[in-house]
Amino acid sequence: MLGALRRSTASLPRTLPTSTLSLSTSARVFQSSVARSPCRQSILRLPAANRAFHQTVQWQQHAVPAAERAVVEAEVEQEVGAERPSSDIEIAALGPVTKFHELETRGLVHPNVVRTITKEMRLETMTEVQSRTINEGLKGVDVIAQAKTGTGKTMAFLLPVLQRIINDDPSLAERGFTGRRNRPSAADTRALIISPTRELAEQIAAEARRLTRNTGVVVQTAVGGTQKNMGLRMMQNQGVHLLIGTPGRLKDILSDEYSGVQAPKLSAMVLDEADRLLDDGFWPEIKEIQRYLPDQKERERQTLMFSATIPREVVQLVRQTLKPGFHFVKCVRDDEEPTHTRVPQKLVLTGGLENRFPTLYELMKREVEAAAKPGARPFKAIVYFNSTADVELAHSVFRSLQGSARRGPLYPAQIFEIHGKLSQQQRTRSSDRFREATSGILLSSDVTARGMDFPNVTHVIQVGLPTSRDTYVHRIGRTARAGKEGEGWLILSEIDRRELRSRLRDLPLNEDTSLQAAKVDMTEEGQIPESVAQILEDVGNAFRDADPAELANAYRSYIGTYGWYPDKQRMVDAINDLAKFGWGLERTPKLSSGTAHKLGLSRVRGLNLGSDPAGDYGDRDRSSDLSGRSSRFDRGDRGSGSGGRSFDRGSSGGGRSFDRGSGDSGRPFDRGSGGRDRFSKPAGHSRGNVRGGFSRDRSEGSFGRGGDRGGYSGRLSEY
Ligand SMILES: Nc1ncnc2c1ncn2[C@@H]1O[C@H](COP(=O)(O)OP(=O)(O)OP(=O)(O)O)[C@@H](O)[C@H]1O
Repeated sequence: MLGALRRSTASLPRTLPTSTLSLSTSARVFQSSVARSPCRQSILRLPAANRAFHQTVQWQQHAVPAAERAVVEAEVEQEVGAERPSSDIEIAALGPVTKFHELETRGLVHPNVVRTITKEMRLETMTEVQSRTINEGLKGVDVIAQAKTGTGKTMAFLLPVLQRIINDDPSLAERGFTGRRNRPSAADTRALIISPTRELAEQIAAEARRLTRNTGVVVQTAVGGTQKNMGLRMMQNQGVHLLIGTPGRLKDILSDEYSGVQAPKLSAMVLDEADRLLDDGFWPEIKEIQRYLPDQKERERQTLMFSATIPREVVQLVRQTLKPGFHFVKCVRDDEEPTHTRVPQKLVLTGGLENRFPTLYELMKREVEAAAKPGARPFKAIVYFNSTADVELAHSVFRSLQGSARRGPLYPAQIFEIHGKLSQQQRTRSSDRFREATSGILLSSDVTARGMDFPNVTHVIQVGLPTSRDTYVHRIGRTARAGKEGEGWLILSEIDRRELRSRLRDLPLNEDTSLQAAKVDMTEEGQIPESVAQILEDVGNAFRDADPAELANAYRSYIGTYGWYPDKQRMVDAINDLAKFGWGLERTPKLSSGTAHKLGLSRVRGLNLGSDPAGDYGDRDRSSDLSGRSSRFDRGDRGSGSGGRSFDRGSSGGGRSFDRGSGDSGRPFDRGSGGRDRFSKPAGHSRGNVRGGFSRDRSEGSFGRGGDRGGYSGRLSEY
């Protein structure tokens, strides 16, 4: 290797003093070409005269001041052409391949594979990340690639891995196997692909099976939540060349000496969603898996890592996992938004937490209506919540809102849920049905946030502050994939405001104030439009039907989710408002004293502390009949006349009353005995006691609130 090392500033942050660098001429040429490139590349394209040399880029992390600790620097290394593999010579001589069919004409990938891509999968032109990584991956070097969501990273790693398997054993390029000797075995795993979630592993496997269908390569999956023995039997009977799985199950299988699954000839390993796999949660398992793989000193192995987000914190681990001289294909510039510019991203700020579900419902109804117009795309949305308990509650509420009638208010959208508490079979069913649905709403935890490729998702709606900026980016990435359009919505409440700027910095969020349910102060009196009153009423009814255990779980999960909030009293007040004014609970669900202590809430007022939280789901009312039949909440039409009715969500006991009107012409609404069928739309409200109520304003045009809770007209540039 003739390694005349040169440095390029291409990857350096602007803050690093350039005076520390000495640039060679070729590096300067590269630097200016990088500046022009739409996708900043760390794979160098030298002038034509230099193309006889193989070019690699080594990324190193330098010790720099704290703020710049994880700075990555490019180093250019040139090698003598004579030592290059033929694929390298081909690429160096003709420039990078950008069309799939060229992989065949240049002899880089077996025709059986290329034809599957072009004829059966009907892919013609490579995406940016595909072109960069397939060209480099075929050379056999290690690659870490960062590119935006939905840009075809799966194919970008599957293709080099498959060709590598075929290079090692050319007989595998043909379908079927030739005689007993070549019969696939479970001990012949040639490549391993690791994914953080089961659904993603299955999705990658489905694409791998499509890609390999005209070859002899056998693809198997090993994911948690499925019967290990059944999976093992499949591997033992059919053999395995390409094994795709989640870390836990892969570790389980590889460490089990009786499983028969071995990988002595392993030549490739892929970490998809690499940053997630390298974080604290998965890294120990990844390390453990590597213990069961052949020593890299004895058997050459290529490692590929892919993600839409590669935070600097993980670069150190990347360096530990990849061979020196690895390529960093970075298709997202540091100063560029990590989301697609074609995705408008809207922020809705609601007053209280209790406004969120009504706001979400209003948004969905509106978008379903818009989708019914001629020429519009069917409404297909994924709604992300921050806890499983919230997903479960949302599922109950929206199923109830949809009702049993064939055409519910969200028709034709079907409602699905997916989260970690479901069995794997249920998860797979939800995911498959949503994938196939023309119009649907998938209520989801973060199990689908990364990598999932559901077709034609028009909306991604995030309810509550995502745990990190990267989580936001991956969630939003479920729409606008493969060049399509989509939109993102983020529904936050006032309590999220202080963290918004630091957690979601620099994102192109624009405040949207068109949803009226967001602004209604559900704890105060005020005039509200008829349509909004209807939304609140419908959602209130749906909460009344929810399983009390679900409400209690959701309550506790909110307390946990908002653990970051510094003003604990304010946090508990906000969550209690949600329970009382959003869900109609008079008494909040119990929280164990131990949990309260652990969360630093011992001195906080308003908690319903008890030693047995499981035994108390909180009261909707003074009555314990949560079905509403004998509840003291009465939303029913106790009278029969026309005009407004009052809307009383309880009025005594420890809870705040919430009387939505008892005005002159009104009749009381009571959540109990009336039952839903007796509950008709009031024309006007007047308030009852404590924190008042609100009344409907039939004018629809504007609505007043009993008290302005601050308003949210602030410019988003401040986030
Ligand atoms: N060259 C291509 N031309 C057109 N469509 C493509 C191409 N390559 C892949 N696709 C399609 O683009 C979609 C997204 O691909 P994929 O799921 O691999 O994206 P990704 O970059 O891995 O996304 P994420 O970051 O969310 O994991 C898939 O439906 C895939 O079939």
